[in-house]
Amino acid sequence: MLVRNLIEAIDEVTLNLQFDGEDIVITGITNKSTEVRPGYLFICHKGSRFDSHEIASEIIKKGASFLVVEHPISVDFPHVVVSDSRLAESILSALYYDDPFNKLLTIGITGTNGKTTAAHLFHHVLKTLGSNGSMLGTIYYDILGEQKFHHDNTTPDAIEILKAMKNTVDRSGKHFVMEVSSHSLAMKRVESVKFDIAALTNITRDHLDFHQTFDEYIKTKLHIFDLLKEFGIAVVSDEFEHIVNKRVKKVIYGMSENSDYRILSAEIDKFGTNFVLKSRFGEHKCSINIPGIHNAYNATLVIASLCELGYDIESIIEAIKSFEGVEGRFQFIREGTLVGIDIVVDFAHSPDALEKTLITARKIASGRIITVFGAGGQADKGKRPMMAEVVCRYSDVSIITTDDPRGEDPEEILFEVEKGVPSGSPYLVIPDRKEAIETALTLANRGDMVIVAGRGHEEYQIFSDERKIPFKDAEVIRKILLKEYEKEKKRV
Ligand SMILES: CC(=O)N[C@H]1[C@@H](OP(=O)(O)OP(=O)(O)OC[C@H]2O[C@@H](n3ccc(=O)[nH]c3=O)[C@H](O)[C@@H]2O)O[C@H](CO)[C@@H](O)[C@@H]1O[C@H](C)C(=O)N[C@@H](C)C(=O)N[C@H](CCC(=O)O)C(=O)O
Ligand SMILES: Nc1ncnc2c1ncn2[C@@H]1O[C@H](COP(=O)(O)OP(=O)(O)OP(=O)(O)O)[C@@H](O)[C@H]1O
Repeated sequence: MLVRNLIEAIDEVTLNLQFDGEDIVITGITNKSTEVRPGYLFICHKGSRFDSHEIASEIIKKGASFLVVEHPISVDFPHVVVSDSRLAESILSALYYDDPFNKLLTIGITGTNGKTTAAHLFHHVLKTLGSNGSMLGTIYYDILGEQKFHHDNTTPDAIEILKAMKNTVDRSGKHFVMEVSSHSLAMKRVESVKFDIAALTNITRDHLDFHQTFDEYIKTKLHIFDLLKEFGIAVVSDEFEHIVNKRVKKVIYGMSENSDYRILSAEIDKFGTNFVLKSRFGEHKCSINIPGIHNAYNATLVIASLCELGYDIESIIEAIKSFEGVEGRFQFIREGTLVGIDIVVDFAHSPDALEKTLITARKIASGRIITVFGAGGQADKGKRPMMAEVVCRYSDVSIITTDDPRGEDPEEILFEVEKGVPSGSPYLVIPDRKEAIETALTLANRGDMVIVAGRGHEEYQIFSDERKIPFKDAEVIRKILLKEYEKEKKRV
């Protein structure tokens, strides 16, 4: 592709063009110095940790053909100065990869909680119904089932998104499901993508470190509906329907009367959630193998979306039955049966997610509930006491421990969480996470339920950029249990 054609596309953000119009052929596009190859167009960003304008000479030495920058550079080299290099990146990647979203069924899921669960379920159902495609999300990216890998971002930058879409198109993929984080909407990572379905699960307290105010957070999330294709559909959970005033085709799901896809009744047990769904297709019995009314919502989001796209409701419901759940989302640790305790690992790390998880636990636990939880560092400090309040409201014993301090003083985080404990609530503060889990398992009697919240599938505890410690809740629990189990066997 010629630089000339790419520059034309970013006219709206162009401030100054240093380019004599010669025919420069671009062989690739990147914003990472490690990826630059001869002939590449390089986009400079002033980021949170690094400003790649400062390494412009190094990029040129590596063979880049053209630079997109946000402020003038001191080297004499073809470049364009733009007002917003992240927006420019979005526009350029869509053009470079030939708008691949137009050749795919594209699903974008946003919301504070439930994105990962809904995205995995969506991908599963589409595959079960015979579609081949890709999915990008917090736990892993799955490109046509051929490449599965973890990425640091739930939603990556525009270049990576568009490249993954193009890859999917080139290998005859049909669908592309992606979680759309509020950070990605704010940072224009998805700005050039067009969706067939844009779904909103919910918007509750989180990420205010990044968005500053709740209003700004809502506004950012709702931007997903500006990214719909001409006949695209907004699929919105009933509680949040009133905030979506955009002029889009809107389909509502939930438990309230005004829902197009209405959950009439739901029953929860350890094995999952059974519910009756009423829609213009009649009443249908549905089930999903993860406990929780919130998971009936996640399932209904998928059913509503696919029905609106023309899929047969009964086939969708059947396909959901074979979904095995998502790692770290109300995941029972099987070895708990060895000691007669129900042990659940859950990713809940916001007040609403904790509430949903603990309400579910209350419904299915036969004994007491002991909850181990903590709050992450360098993230929304205001939610810390709120998390403690919710946990204490639903738990018989709450144990506050360390999550990912990410450079913050762990003791300080524990202190801020502890401020939310209502007076009279039984709780402990145990900074070491393994010790906290061990204590919960020791306190638990047969029939009790232990919830280990906050980290779900995560494999490392991040103390700082330099200090990451392997720590996976499920594995730690198993190791503790097996030791206990062996001891118990010796005693008998
Ligand atoms: C604060 C933030 O969002 N940062 C994101 C941002 O990085 P940045 O631009 O600030 O990166 P930087 O390290 O300062 O580097 C600036 C530029 O220099 C380039 N660079 C840098 C170093 C170098 O040696 N060479 C080089 O070329 C970088 O490629 C980049 O273009 O853009 C990067 C590419 O898109 C992201 O990977 C990165 O996400 C970081 C890892 C992150 O943790 N982000 C979080 C806040 C986030 O986005 N989270 C949401 C999910 C939230 C949730 O639901 O929990 C997500 O979607 O992941
Ligand atoms: N629809 C929902 N409404 C409220 N809470 C939910 C919902 N679905 C899941 N949860 C809770 O949120 C936790 C995280 O779920 P999930 O990973 O699906 O959400 P997410 O939006 O991807 O989260 P994150 O943005 O933190 O990665 C679950 O473990 C559960 O506690």
